[in-house]
Amino acid sequence: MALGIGIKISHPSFSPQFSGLAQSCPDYQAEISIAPFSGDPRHYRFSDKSFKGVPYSSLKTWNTPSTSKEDYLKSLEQAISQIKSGNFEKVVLSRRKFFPLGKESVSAILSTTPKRLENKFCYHLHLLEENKVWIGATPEILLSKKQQDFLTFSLAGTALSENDFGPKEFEEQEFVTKYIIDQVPSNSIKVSQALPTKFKNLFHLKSEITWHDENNNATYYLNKLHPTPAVCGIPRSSTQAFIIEEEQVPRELYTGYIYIKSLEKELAFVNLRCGQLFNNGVLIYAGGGITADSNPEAEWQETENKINATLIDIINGHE
Ligand SMILES: C=C(O[C@@H]1C=C(C(=O)O)C=C[C@H]1O)C(=O)O
Repeated sequence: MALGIGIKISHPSFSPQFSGLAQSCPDYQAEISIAPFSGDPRHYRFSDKSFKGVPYSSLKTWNTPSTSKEDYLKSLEQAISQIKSGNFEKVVLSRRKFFPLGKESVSAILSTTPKRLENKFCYHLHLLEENKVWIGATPEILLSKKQQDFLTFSLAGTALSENDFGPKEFEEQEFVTKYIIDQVPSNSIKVSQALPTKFKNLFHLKSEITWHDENNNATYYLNKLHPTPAVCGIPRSSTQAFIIEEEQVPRELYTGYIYIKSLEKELAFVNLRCGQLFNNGVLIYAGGGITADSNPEAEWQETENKINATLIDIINGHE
């Protein structure tokens, strides 16, 4: 089989819903690019604008345990001690949790289309040669480009109510905003005030950052921005190395990005609130930003909340 992907998408920019098969292509021809957390993006071009889904029989079985609370808390302590020693300012640590599902539920997810959920980018992605299926509903825009106008989100800090944001959350979101501003040397940059924004049952602090650039394309900014401190840390390269070492099992596409070129615009989403589907269940990933003021127990609970929100979107978000 040629190198390729099958993808089904639901998002207001891809109306009403969209599915297709795409083949590997050189980057300058790409209509879709998929980047892992760490490593180079892969580029694809549509070959067929219809993709029904994958057969249940092609999926592998998951048989590795979820991240234990003990291991996650230990990693959080390591991260906090690196921050207190002055090596990092912020780092995002993640974990994985497996939810068993019966054959009917897995088959139903595979054969349906993701529902449109608010402004989230809802997708199924089948990596054909690896026989891996990723599924998610992410609220986070990494880059939007319409003509020469660009937009990105600085999205970080999590709470269950809009009144629960304190200095820790504002600080962790501010790290992301500062990093983005450093990557975008443009006189036209505009940064909106950080405000609590509701994404179903969770609130995040969000600023929208916009700029105009006649000279650079989306690829240029994707390379500069990814991975932002919303999913990695500051400084970028040493926190990325720390994450790879501490988390032990690669994140693969979690906290990577999915870029799609439509007729009117180019859009890239951070691949969050997602999971990998197996023939016996779904493996969900979630993380949170750690700063000097992090409380490990609260960080664990934050990832529980994100995992539960993702599970609801994945299980109910089909039609
Ligand atoms: C890393 C995740 O989310 C990111 C981290 C956040 C945080 O640290 O509060 C909030 C939103 C996202 O930018 C995730 O959902 O797994």
